[in-house]
Amino acid sequence: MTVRVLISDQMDPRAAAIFRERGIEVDEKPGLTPDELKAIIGDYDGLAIRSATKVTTAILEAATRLKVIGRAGIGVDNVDIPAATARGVVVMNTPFGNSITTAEHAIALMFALARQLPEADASTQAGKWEKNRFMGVELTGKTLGLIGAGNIGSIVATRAIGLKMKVAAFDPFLTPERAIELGIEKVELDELLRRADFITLHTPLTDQTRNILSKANLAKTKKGVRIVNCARGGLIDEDALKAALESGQVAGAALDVFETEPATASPLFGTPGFVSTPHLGASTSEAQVNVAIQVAEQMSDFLLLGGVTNAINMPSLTAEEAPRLKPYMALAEKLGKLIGQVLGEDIRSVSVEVEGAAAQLNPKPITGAVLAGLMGTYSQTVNMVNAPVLAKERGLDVREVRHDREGDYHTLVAVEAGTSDGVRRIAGTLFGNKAPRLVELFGVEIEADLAGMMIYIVNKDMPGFIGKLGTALGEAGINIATFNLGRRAALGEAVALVSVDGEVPAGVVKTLCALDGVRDVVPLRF
Ligand SMILES: NC(=O)C1=CN([C@@H]2O[C@H](COP(=O)(O)OP(=O)(O)OC[C@H]3O[C@@H](n4cnc5c(N)ncnc54)[C@H](O)[C@@H]3O)[C@@H](O)[C@H]2O)C=CC1
Ligand SMILES: O=C(O)C(=O)COP(=O)(O)O
Repeated sequence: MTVRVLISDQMDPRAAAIFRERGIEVDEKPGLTPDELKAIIGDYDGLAIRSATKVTTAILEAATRLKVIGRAGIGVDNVDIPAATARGVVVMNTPFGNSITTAEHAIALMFALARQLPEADASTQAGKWEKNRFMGVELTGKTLGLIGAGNIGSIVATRAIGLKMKVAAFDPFLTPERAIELGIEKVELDELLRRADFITLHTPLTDQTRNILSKANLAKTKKGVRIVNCARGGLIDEDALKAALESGQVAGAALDVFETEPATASPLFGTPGFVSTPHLGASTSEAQVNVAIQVAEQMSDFLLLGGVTNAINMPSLTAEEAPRLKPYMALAEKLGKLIGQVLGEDIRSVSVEVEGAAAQLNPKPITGAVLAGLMGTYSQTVNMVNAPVLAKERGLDVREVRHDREGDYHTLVAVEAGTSDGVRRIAGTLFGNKAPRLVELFGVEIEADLAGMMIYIVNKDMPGFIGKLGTALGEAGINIATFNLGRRAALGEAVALVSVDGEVPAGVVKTLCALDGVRDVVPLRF
């Protein structure tokens, strides 16, 4: 089937060109209303966006074919990530492509405030030549308070140090070593507010950062502070900021981002000392080329090869790793399906163990595939993206174990499930490095290709049983494709995995259960 991507925001044409070069059909429709987007999103496997498209639950519900959302930029607050994850849609961004550009915009706004450039420009072009009205301040020697010292904050810090500013940063996740490396001082928020001549914000909008410059915190700032927000609206209380500008507590404020966007009206407009730009932080030709190329490459790698880069809701998997991992993920998913269908609700913990060649690979996708298979027992819409979340919701304790030991197989993936009956283990290998095969089933050596419709039967090993089983299936009109047997000991407990050509109705399961010596019968679907 043709792979189709929709670009729903203004994006450099290189993104569309890359999709086309890689054989993906692409439509460019920036500026759709939510209803228009909802009406067509069902036709697409991928959605490439910037900040204008809001990917809400309603959009995701209509996105029946969607596999990936690619954000050509950093912030993904316009995407309902939990809803996307729940529907198994990967969300990826381009975390570095526009950082320099955005840091430069923050520095530009800092200069704009220091020298009142927008007001001076407007006055001069109005023919006023007000040379004595616009007295500025120098940046040299001033203290810049950074709230958030991640990618963009760090770049702002290095530029500010180049401008001979002192930099103090509040960021709970900034390590002392990184602060030394950057040549900045790590401080608490109150100290930053007390000491900073300029404050710039560079955090995402979270429950912790929302309103971080609240009315109370603005009151703690050094009188005459100048504030720049190029990160996200909602970090500053806009009403309190207006009051602080009017009282002179804040000498200047420059906002590139607003609580409500597009911000076509704001109480801040017209306030003396207020400067604004319409979310232009990432808007340079360089940054837009970077993010467009990156998002298109990442989305194409995912849609065509299964490679996962910069995903917010899934572990990474390079496009080079993906083909090597593919047969392992198929094996892992089959093992997950088998153990989930046989043990069902009784599973409390899962340990995914790899040895031999499998131990040399990235274990996350293998575990993800086991969970996808296992959780698929409970829900039809499970995949690698939402399976770990669903497993967590069900309270499953998940572990990964990598063994260095040499085993009987050149490569092995085992799944151990903790149940009320103790730990139950199954394992599989790859024949010829590509064909998944079950090799161990609850302590019994057995070899089976887990595919199509199967029946799992546990019985007492005794002469004539297989004949009776074959007759019962034959009488029910069920054709046997393959028969895989194993047993713990002669005349002990035996296990059969029977591959059949059609559905196994409940009535047939009941008939099989009634056969002499049968202990368990579970119809399986792979
Ligand atoms: N105006 C624009 O056009 C653009 C805005 N942005 C925005 O800039 C922001 C920063 O982006 P990056 O630096 O790339 O992100 P990042 O993830 O590299 O850095 C964010 C930093 O914030 C810190 N942080 C998190 N919670 C915090 C808290 N409660 N208090 C203080 N610090 C906290 C983190 O530890 C991290 O170091 C994002 O919100 C992003 O969406 C990014 C690009 C363009
Ligand atoms: O990358 C980000 O976080 C941005 O805010 C940039 O937004 P934009 O792509 O310019 O709409």
